[in-house]
Amino acid sequence: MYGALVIGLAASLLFTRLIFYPIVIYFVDRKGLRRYPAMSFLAGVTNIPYMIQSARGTRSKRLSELHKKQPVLRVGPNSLSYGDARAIKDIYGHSTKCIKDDMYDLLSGSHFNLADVIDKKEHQRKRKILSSAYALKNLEDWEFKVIDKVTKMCNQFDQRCSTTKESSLNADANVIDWRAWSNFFTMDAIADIGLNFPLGFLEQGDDITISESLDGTTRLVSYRECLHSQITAQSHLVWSYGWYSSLVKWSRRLPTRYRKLFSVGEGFDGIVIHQVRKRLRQYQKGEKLDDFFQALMEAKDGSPNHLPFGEIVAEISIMLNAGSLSTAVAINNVMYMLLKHPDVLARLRDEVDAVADNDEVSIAYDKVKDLPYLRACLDESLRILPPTPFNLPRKTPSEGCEILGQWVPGSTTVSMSSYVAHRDPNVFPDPEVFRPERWLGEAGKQLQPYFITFSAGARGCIGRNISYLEQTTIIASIIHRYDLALANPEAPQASYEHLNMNPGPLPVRVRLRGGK
Ligand code: HEM
Repeated sequence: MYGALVIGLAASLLFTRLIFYPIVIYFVDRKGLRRYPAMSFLAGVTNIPYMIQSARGTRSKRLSELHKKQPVLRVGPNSLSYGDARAIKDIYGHSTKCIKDDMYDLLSGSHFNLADVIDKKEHQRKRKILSSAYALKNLEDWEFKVIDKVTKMCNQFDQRCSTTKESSLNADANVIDWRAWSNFFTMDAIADIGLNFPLGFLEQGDDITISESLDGTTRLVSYRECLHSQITAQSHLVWSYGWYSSLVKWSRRLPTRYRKLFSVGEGFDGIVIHQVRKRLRQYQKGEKLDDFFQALMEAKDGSPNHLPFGEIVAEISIMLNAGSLSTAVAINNVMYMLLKHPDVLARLRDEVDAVADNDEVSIAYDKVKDLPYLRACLDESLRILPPTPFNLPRKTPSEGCEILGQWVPGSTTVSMSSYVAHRDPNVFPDPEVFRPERWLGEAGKQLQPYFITFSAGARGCIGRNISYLEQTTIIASIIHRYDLALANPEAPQASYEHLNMNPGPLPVRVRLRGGK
């Protein structure tokens, strides 16, 4: 009898918390958010529709469709999504009063890193320490590390593709998975820039590496599988906000898909721990190496930054994560776009050939960094297929603020997806057309404030210069050395959106260009 009473009480508590209370809040509408059209039936009452869209992996595409009709959409009980690119300044610009919303807190570990810290002062402190590590000047010092990875990738491609002039681009033996190789390239490059040892994936031809638990036990894992599993699980569940911690706890206990995803995802934390411990031992022995880790530990004048171990792990984790993932997607996508648009590829190749020697394998950054058409191709691909397309959520200040000339109440989540912003036809006419020319000259400069692939303002990407260094050198060098073609020209590039866009394999045929 007591059992039935307890079950009844628990059921009515759940009903009240999950259904009754949200409906009451919806109708009381203290913030006046009901005036905004909802993304779907129930989106004003619960975050579940947004979670479902996220789990489908097509969230930004769906929002882009909906925003064609509505500049502002209610995507959750306390959450607004914007579709008019003029809102960028209000939400993300340097003078915005908005801060990162609670999602970042939920995804942070024991210590905040530069990307998930919310508090403005704490962010400034971290950004000051890290800006010397990410500074443009360091790019010159680190260029040789990237060039080394380009050479390693070309060595692998040379072995895999036919060297005879007559060989055809139809030979199956010449097929490589461009998606995987671009990722091996970025993972090796960022580990070398950051920690002074490449992971060796370009030489191995796979991404198997050591993951170490806190007690020192080690095992072999796939870097990409671990990272993507972790982000996939987070990207489905985090939009439940207040329920997130409980959902993670329960999904780890019950035999759900998320149990597997989280457990595989832990392998990534172990990769970071292994790399940090290895590098820390070198540092403690007094070895001064030229890498990001050194800049993290000491200011330029040699004074120590006194970061706790947890904060070092957090910063190296975001560097290995953000530093490898999005750039690989960018390199994958631009190659796909070039192969789909042979006229663009031909024009780009002429531009690169004009500055590179015939037999140059890895083209020096200095030669290609200012090529306007190359940069236009990269930016057009980053516009049409931004690697980080999700609505980066920001919270309005407690007193509220104006967005698009309309007052939005305090502590409301506001956001805009770069995928959506880059399809605003008032800024980017024919938004679905891949047209690098739009970025050239004065007209191209006018587009920059609406280009938010790297976000904008004080929370904009600190690694974009490293990313352009990698994208520019690899694309210029590869198209200069090889003829390439899509192995399945009719197949669209499959992509699943978690927090990043995650394209599937991209089989590409490679052949040394005639006469080499
Ligand atoms: C094409 C490549 C890249 C894209 C599309 C990209 C995109 C972004 C975006 C959209 C943000 C804002 C995130 C938010 O507000 O939640 C961001 C921040 C950040 N990115 Fe990148 N990123 C790229 C490459 C890199 C690289 C190579 C690194 C490191 C080497 C890096 C490190 C970071 C860090 C540390 C932040 C946080 C900055 C802050 O809040 O002060 N990113 N990035």
